[in-house]
Amino acid sequence: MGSSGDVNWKLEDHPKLPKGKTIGLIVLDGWGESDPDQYNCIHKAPTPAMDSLKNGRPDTWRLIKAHGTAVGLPSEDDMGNSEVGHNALGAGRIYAQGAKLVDQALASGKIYEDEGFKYISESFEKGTVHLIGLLSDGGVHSRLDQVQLLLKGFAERGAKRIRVHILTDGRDVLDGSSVGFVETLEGDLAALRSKGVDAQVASGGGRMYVTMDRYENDWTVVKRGWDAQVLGEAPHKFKSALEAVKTLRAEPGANDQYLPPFVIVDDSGKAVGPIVDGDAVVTFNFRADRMVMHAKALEYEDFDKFDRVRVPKIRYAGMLQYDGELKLPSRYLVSPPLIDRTSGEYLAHNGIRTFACSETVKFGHVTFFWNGNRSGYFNEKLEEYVEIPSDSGISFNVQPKMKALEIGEKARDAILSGKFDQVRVNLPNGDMVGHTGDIEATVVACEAADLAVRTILDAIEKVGGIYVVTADHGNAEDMVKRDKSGKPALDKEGNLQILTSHTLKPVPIAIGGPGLSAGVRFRQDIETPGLANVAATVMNLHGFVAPSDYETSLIEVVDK
Ligand SMILES: O=C(O)[C@@H](CO)OP(=O)(O)O
Ligand SMILES: [Mn+2]
Ligand SMILES: [Mn+2]
Repeated sequence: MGSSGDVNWKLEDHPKLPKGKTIGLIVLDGWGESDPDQYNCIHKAPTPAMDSLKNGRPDTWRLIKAHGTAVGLPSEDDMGNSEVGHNALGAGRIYAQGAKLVDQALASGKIYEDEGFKYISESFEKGTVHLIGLLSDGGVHSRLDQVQLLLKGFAERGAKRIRVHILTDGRDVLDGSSVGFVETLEGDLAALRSKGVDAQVASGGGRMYVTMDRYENDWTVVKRGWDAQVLGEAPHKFKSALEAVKTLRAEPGANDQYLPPFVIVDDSGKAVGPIVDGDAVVTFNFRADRMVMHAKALEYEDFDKFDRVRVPKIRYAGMLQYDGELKLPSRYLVSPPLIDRTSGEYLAHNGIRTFACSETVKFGHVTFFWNGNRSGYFNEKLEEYVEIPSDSGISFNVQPKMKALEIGEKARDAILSGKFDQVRVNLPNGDMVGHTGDIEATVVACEAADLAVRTILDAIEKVGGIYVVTADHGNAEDMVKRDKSGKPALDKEGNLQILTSHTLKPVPIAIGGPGLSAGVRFRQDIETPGLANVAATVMNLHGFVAPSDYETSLIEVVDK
């Protein structure tokens, strides 16, 4: 990482703002600003705490950008997501993110010149190359067009046998879209076969049930993927991926995010693509959080999270390196963004005592992502990170309140303890429940998050502190797909299309509390500010001037 010795970590004193105020920093996950209608769950939910920050307070409430180029994504059509959002919030600068770096490496061909590709391509002659990842064009964890280019590139460079292990999405894209993505992939694989490459899909399953768990919430999810991908074992067996997805989707209540694991078998019933000694494996997701557990299973010799049964000797590379601190995986096709000198690291060097908390499903967001994809503390004497265990094995519309109350109380206690200067939380409800597509449950989720906000604001009030309330991207504020004019878009049968994904909407930011100096207000002269402007703002509120290359602070101090 970039914590090089020659960095001057000392932050200058802010000329006007005092030090020593406790800051409550709240990130509402998946909480954007949109028109108030019946598909806006934040509007439908009673949210008195959030409303009180906005109404009648133009100087201390505003909107900021949370998607597209403002957070380092390739285009303005890219919705925001937690990784890029928290990276920007914590790092205070905009970095070209994984999606864009992979695009560039593919376009220039550099991806095939670097060590990672050379390493895996050693297996092309005698072994099979397996590609594992999320099959959609969501652009949050992976993108289908990148997979298509990789398949072509591998075949042109000598891959003789290719197996693809797919994870269906339905979370960053519409539920049901898996079928179309599989059709596209099957078309590409058929084209490769016509050129003499033995290429097919070998296994699959829904992303939330197979492989893509995160932050060690539920290892059985990773195990299901291992069994299908490596051992060639799954409860469902099909002759083709298209048949698999179509059949499994026809089950009552089926959903792309949660399709059960399946393997593709040949006429004799044998799995067509288990991973064996001498093979190469590429995980093609560029995003880190939901690949780290899987990468550990693929790479670590000592591994005790589940019984792997058989551990093939493979050449493994990630699309990116997913954890810079753990150097995991050790081989990768594209170098990840080098996010250095994050606000967390600066503040630790300047004596700021930080408490960070969320529940498991978002814990790494306010720690790992916030700190530039770095796990662990900068200074364990000054920092405390608390993870509240999430419910596991359920879809969050069943428990939409999640652990909001507990997070609120932990933050309250940390604020009242006087032991911390910054108390930072992520409240996951709007996002995690929004992803289920269950509108009623999402309304309950938003109310629960708002109650937690209230608890934290009350504690800040008691200690004379400052609050900063914002969000990482939209989700719960818009739950339907819309046409160009903004009206709900209906499918061919005339049904509403429920939007489970994030959105392109801006997010609110509010500052206030008894510790906020008179005369502090949001500047109006910054052109399209975004999440990356928050870090400098928070540094100011701690009484420091931000480093000069940080995106500018959102606030100014006028004489009162
Ligand atoms: O659940 C996730 O992995 C993503 C959506 O794919 O959501 P978020 O970016 O909010 O973590
Ligand atoms: Mn998020
Ligand atoms: Mn999300």
